[in-house]
Amino acid sequence: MSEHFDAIVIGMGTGGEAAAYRLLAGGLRIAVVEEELIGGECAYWACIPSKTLLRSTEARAEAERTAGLTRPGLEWTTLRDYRDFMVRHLDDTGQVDGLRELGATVIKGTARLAGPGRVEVGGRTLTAGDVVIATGAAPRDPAIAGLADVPMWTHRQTTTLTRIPERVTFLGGGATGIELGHFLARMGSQVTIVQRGPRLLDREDPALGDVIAELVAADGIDVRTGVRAHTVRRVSGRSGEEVVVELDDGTTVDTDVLVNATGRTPRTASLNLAAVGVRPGARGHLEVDEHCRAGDRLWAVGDVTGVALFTHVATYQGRVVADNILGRPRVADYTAVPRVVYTQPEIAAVGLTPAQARGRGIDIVSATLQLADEIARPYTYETEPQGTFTLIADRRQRTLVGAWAVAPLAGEWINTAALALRHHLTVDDLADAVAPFPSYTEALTLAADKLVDQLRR
Ligand SMILES: Cc1cc2nc3c(=O)[nH]c(=O)nc-3n(C[C@H](O)[C@H](O)[C@H](O)COP(=O)(O)OP(=O)(O)OC[C@H]3O[C@@H](n4cnc5c(N)ncnc54)[C@H](O)[C@@H]3O)c2cc1C
Ligand SMILES: NC(=O)c1ccc[n+]([C@@H]2O[C@H](COP(=O)([O-])OP(=O)(O)OC[C@H]3O[C@@H](n4cnc5c(N)ncnc54)[C@H](O)[C@@H]3O)[C@@H](O)[C@H]2O)c1
Repeated sequence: MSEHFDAIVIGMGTGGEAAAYRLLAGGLRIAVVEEELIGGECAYWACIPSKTLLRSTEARAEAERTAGLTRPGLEWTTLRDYRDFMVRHLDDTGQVDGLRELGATVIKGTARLAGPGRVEVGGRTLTAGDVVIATGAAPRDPAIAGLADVPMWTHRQTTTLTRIPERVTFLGGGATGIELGHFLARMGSQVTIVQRGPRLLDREDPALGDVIAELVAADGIDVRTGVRAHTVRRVSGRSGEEVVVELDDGTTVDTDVLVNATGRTPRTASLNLAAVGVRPGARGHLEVDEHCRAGDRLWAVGDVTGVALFTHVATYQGRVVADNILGRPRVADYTAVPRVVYTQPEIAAVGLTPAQARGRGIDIVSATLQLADEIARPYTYETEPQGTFTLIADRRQRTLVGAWAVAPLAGEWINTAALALRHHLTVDDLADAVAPFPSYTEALTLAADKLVDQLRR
């Protein structure tokens, strides 16, 4: 016998949760299915533990750059316990109870599609008007010889670590490798990042890559760019078992811990998509339209859509889908989604890179500020001020095209640029804004002012 609901949500990470809570608030009868923990990757193994760990190393280094302060101690065991508290000791009882109190049917298990509006899980058959797929993404297989014989961590073992390893090597120099490498280097590990691409964070502006290279070099991280690991093997070393990573430039890296940070693949294998006549796209993702619709009354949100692998995008799509199901038609607009890497200082970007803009035929104009030379906040903030900000605009339209910053709190104040970009404000609008003094936000007004000047010439 089947159980009927208004909607079923498969996967209860950030995207699934956002959809589920909104559907419940809209008065629908829903079932949610989760095979691990309600809250998903972000809450237990990704954003939350990584940002919690990074904050302590950031605050310690900030003290060293603040007049009159000296380097505070950092007790690993206390930080570790706080991290465990922040990830709820990998226990989702509170989330399960909370959802049940709101009226949701919560089922733990792996969901499988059995036809349109039909889902099977643990011997139960559920039916619903609408089905939302929010199954996230899993670490990509880096396809390196010898991997089966070598212990390899993912971000999960790294963010839940209990002991700081002596030597750690990350395969992949994206946000995961940079953030976790930055943390471990500051905790005393000898860190190597092996990056196949030409530079770290290689989807961003090359100029930003140069600033990041300096930042990680200051941490003593050994960065190998433009190389691929082709073989790994386990050997007996000075401190017991160790791993040797062979790179295609002929060099090797000896390490105690190897971490796969080579990217993530949408998780669809367990879903039996064929039952609803849907085939994953070329990157293994679930293709969605502008309403986040993947089929007839079938919806998808979050990493599984491959749109942009961020928690804020998963949340946004979850809300869009819930509104559509609730009969409030809504289109997803991904203009100006901020991208932040939580190093110290933070790396933040929004909109297009100059190359992407030119690729779209946009004639661009840009202004770059070394913040300490231009605004007051950096010197009041730290004794060795740092920070770079670039604003890119469309010469003809005078609207913003993109922005990036490597500066304290950049993840906060980049959002002003994001809002301006999303709502098509012109450089004249931004130059006319009144920013608080002293603040990093002033950089926006100043950069816009410089662009207005350039456009006059
Ligand atoms: C180290 C790291 C740090 C990150 N930091 C940030 C950050 O600071 N800010 C940011 O915006 N993003 C960050 N991200 C990205 C962010 O974690 C993801 O974008 C986000 O978690 C995606 O949410 P989701 O709901 O799509 O998927 P998930 O959180 O992966 O949830 C999917 C859920 O579906 C379940 N599931 C899968 N298949 C089935 C099935 N068949 N049946 C039942 N359940 C199923 C899974 O168990 C999982 O709980 C980080 C990622 C990593 C790896
Ligand atoms: N602060 C944040 O918002 C945050 C933090 C971490 C991760 N994330 C998100 O999670 C997703 C996954 O991040 P990620 O950093 O794991 O992946 P990624 O895809 O962003 O970066 C992986 C990097 O690994 C490199 N690579 C791939 N195969 C390789 C190989 N065999 N050897 C060496 N290098 C190789 C690629 O060139 C790429 O630059 C991203 O979309 C990211 O935005 C976000």
